Amino acid sequence: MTTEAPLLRLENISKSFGAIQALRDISFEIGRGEVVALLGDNGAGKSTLVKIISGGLEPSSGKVVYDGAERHFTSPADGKAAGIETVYQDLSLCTNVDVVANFFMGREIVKKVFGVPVLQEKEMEAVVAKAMAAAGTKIPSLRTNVEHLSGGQRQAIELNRFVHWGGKLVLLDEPFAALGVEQTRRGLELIRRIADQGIGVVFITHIMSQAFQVADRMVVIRQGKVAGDVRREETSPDEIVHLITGEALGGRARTVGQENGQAQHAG
Ligand SMILES: Nc1ncnc2c1ncn2[C@@H]1O[C@H](COP(=O)(O)OP(=O)(O)OP(=O)(O)O)[C@@H](O)[C@H]1O
Repeated sequence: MTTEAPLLRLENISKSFGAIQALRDISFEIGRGEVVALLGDNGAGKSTLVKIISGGLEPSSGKVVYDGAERHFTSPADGKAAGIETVYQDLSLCTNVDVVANFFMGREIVKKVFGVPVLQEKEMEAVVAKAMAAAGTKIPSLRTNVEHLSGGQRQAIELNRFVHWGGKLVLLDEPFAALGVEQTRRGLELIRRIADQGIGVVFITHIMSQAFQVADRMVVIRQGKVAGDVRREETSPDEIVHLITGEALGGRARTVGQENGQAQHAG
């Protein structure tokens, strides 16, 4: 991480759905090249928070400062244009066309030959091959239709495409829920590689070992509030469990607020 301004800063974000207050005064930062695991029980508010970051939902109050300026995204397209995207396992890929076509969807390289636009297939394939190799992603043939690829391969294509087209902050909501052990391991490695290129990564997970394998920091949301914001090397699975549940941990559980002297009960 560098000393420059964080990639994203959330300041006192709150979100209500009618009488339900899903988020209350959420503040934290995500640095460039930082992997932040977002943890919390069912209904804690994680998905709502990720949607606010991506532009899928507008906060009821609070401030989103991204890449040096306050932002008011009103749709995921706004977030995407700014380089923020939620990557799903395969929802944004077209399964009936090949990897190259998916990578370039809407951005194809076309040259006019005798006045007729011609797709530059070889050139596009070379670009995709280079991007995949840089990320260590191996796909047997880039000319394979996506429908024949595994969930892990599809996810890697989406992530590599995101990075290639200038993405800066990627959001992953339970990215490995449908993947096997080996694919998950590769997915975690890919997250690290992406972050090492300066991209911010936020990923929601219920699986503690995944958070400890790849996250630089863990932000725990409990009942719509930040219950803890801890660096991986300064915490433990026990502490995270207690931050998630709010049960006392013999004085070991630190909650946000205690660090600057404010007493705050974990519960
Ligand atoms: N569109 C909505 N309308 C009304 N209430 C909502 C809406 N979206 C979320 N909520 C409520 O906001 C709270 C937070 O939900 P959210 O889905 O963000 O939690 P979560 O931490 O992602 O949970 P999970 O791990 O189960 O996905 C819950 O009480 C949920 O019922």
